[in-house]
Amino acid sequence: MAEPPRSSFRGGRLASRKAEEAAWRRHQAAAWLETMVGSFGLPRCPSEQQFVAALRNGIVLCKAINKVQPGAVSKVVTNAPCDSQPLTAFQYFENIRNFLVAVQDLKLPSFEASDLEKENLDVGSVGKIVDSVISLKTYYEWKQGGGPNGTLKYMKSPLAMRSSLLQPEHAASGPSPSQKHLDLAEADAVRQPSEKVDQGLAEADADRHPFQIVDQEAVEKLQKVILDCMLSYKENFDLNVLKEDPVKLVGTILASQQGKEQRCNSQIVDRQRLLEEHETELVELKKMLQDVKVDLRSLQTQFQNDIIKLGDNVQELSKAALGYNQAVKENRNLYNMLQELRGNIRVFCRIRPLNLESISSIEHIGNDGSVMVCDPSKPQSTRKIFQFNQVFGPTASQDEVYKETQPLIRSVMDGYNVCIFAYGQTGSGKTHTMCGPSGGLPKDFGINYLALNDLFDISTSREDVKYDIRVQMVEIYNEQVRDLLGDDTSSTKYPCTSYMTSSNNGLLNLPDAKICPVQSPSDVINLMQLGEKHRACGSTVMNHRSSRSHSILTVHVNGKDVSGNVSHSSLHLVDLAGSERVDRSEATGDRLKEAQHINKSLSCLGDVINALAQKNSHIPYRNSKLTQLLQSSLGGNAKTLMFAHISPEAESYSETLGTLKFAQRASTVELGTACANKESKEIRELKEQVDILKKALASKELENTSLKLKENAITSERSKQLPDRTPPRSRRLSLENGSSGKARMPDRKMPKSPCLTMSFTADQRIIRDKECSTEIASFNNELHVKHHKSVIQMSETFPEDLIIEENEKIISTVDTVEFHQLPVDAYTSLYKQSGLNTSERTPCRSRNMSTEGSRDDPCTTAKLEKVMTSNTVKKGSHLRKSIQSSIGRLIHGSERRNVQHSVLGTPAKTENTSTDIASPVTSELRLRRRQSLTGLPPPPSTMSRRSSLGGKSDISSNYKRGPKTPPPVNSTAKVKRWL
Ligand SMILES: Nc1ncnc2c1ncn2[C@@H]1O[C@H](COP(=O)(O)OP(=O)(O)OP(=O)(O)O)[C@@H](O)[C@H]1O
Repeated sequence: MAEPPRSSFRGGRLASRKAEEAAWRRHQAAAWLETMVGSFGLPRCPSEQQFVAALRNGIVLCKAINKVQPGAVSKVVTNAPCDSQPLTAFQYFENIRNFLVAVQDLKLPSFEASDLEKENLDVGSVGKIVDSVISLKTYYEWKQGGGPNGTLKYMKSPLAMRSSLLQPEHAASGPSPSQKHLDLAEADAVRQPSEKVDQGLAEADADRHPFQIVDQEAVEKLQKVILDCMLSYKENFDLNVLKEDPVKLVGTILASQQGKEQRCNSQIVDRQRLLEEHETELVELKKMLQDVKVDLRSLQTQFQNDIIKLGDNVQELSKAALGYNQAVKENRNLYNMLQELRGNIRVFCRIRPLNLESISSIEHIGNDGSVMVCDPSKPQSTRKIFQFNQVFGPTASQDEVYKETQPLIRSVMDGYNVCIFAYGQTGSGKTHTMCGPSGGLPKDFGINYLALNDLFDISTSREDVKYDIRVQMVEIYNEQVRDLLGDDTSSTKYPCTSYMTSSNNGLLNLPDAKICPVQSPSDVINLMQLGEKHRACGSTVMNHRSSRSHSILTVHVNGKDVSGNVSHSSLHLVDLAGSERVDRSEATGDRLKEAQHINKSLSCLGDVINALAQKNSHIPYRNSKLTQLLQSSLGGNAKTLMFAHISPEAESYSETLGTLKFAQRASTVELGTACANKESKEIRELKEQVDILKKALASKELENTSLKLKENAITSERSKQLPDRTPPRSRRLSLENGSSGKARMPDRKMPKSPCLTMSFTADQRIIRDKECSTEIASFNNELHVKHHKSVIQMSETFPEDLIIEENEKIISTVDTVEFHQLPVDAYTSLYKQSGLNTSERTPCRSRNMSTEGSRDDPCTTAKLEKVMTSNTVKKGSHLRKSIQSSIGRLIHGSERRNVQHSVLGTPAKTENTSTDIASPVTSELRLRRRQSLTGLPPPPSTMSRRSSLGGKSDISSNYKRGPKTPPPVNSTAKVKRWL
């Protein structure tokens, strides 16, 4: 839309101002007329039509001029009365004519009579009427003000003048009479200003009438111009100034007015030019605006497209993120499964809240179980990242921690053995995690309570299984195992008189420690409180309530379902004492001693973890009570979880690093797949039957062997009686030579299984008697094979020191015996099936074994010294061999000469064999035999063999010892060589 030109805007503005001015003047005129003649029906601000219509009959005008100049219009034609005929326009015209004459007589501005009759009024004609009325008013006021002595205030709108000047059409129509007067006055003023003014003034003074001056109109016009100026500047100007030096004043005013006009004109020209420039700019800007609008529209479209694309991308991203999360979750599950299968020690890391006014050494805790640490004292040092199964930050609640632990604990109810232990420096929150803060609210209870509570929940929810839950609580204080649930409430601690023993499932039992059945969580709380009360605690600089012992809460769970299946499992919840730097904890006296014991046992734990992580053949479990106790959990078939606790303070950075490294190593330890301790009813019944059968067989075999023993005695007597005779070549020897084709082993260096070899070397010498019947020789030969088998079987299951002891007694005639072993794989398979722990399964790399046979000692070529020579022992050895061989024959059904071969070829059978040999019957026989030999009373069933003989009972040592050197593999020749 094209804008109207600037000039027309200006013209419009002037027109509006002019209209305003005209309206104002009309108002002035109407108001004055009303004051002169009274109200004649005009509104306060009349329009031109209203104004003209009101004056058209001339009555008001005539009345007004009569008031100003009485008698100026002698006869005024007034309105006809209501009942008479209305007057004609002509009659009223009389009034107008009379008025105009009177006005002209007064030398006042007048107008044309036709101006009042026009239907289409123009500004100029109405203006003339208004001017005439206002000049009459001015005249009247002048008169009222004292005539020639008063101040003439002849007000006329300057706009009326200016507008008439500005309006070309008005100019074209020719100036009004008053305008003409003004022009003339101007001309005269230019020509002879001073003369005319002087003359005018003189005349005015002469007859006291201002309008009789010749150039009165010119002066008037000047006055108007001046007033116009005054009005335009909105100044109140005193007209008296004009009287002082009118010509000069007028000249000055005109000159300034002219200058102003010129300036105005030049300004107008400038502005017009500026306006044109602006208009051009505006056009350009409009064009630009159009362009910008177009651009904007295209941008909007593009933006919308981009937003749509962005939305699509975000959707895709969120899908991808979902997928990623899913993948991470699956990854984690798979990783956990892998760990489960490998039986890795799971490691959770928990960070204690930071103490106030300390800087944290923890830089980042990842959702993926990673934690980044940095030494705050050396900010430039490299950051270290550790990865665990889970990391709990300082804000993690007890419930959150337990939630992650719950699945492990729940598996206890399915027959798995579980061990959870809390590790970390002193004051890092181990007791907080395991027990909760002392006197804390139920929501702060630790894993111990939550676990038992959970176990009760499960036991109640499984209606088809009846569970029996029992609890034991002990502590290891200064390398002593002490019962925390003992009845004695005195401050004295309760050392367990016997040591830890092995239960059927391979876990440790503490038979002397009180075992308390629990029925409800409240029972558990009571027991825990009792245990906590008895536990050794003390205040240190690092922790005002520091645990000075390792506490072990063991929960035994026995379940039996409706169909008779049973499960046995244990849950060990271990709160270790915290490692501490003695210089930092400032421990002295008892505290120092405690700290030393704590640090030593933790260092032993570290050694064990290191050895396990490196898959060493030797695992030093026996170096401390703690590692003995945790042996089954660290090296057995249990599920094990370690909580590594760290304090985030900068001062504890070195301890934190130590703990994290230790935990990282522990997480690499593989324990093998955990297995549940479950037995179906059928298996249990079959086992019971086997036990009964074994007992029956054992008693029968006892009779047989005593008979054979007698027979042997007779044979040996005979051999003594025939010393000079060349001994016939025994069948055994011929067998040995025939089968192997090699030279016989030297007498003093017997190969393979020590017991059988030694005993039979002795027998070889004995039976060189020619009188010895072939039957006896064959019996002995048979006995050898059986015995050899039984030795293998023993080596699978019997505690090592028992075997050593037996062997020691058997070795009577041979000075030095070299032990050999089975090949690695056969050995491993045998031990795997026997249910012993990993460390025990690991075969010795050397072919020889020390006499101790302990796993703690290196497997080197060992030489056994001759220990006993008495006939009693020899007989014992025979008795033992025959018992074992008979049991073996009865269990396996038939005799097999190449027993080693079958053992190695069919490990499943070996397992059965091992089970049988480890049966209580065999043990009972051995005990009975020993009793008969030593005259000692049998030990209590709960005690280990060593303890019964006066030594320290230490079942773990039995388990930890390396297996006896097994016989050679798959070699009939070698078997025969022993004979
Ligand atoms: N996660 C935690 N949230 C709140 N407070 C905690 C947390 N862990 C530990 N604490 C507080 O820190 C202090 C020391 O904790 P705690 O006694 O459990 O340490 P500890 O490792 O068992 O020490 P010690 O080995 O000396 O027995 C306690 O006051 C405990 O309440």
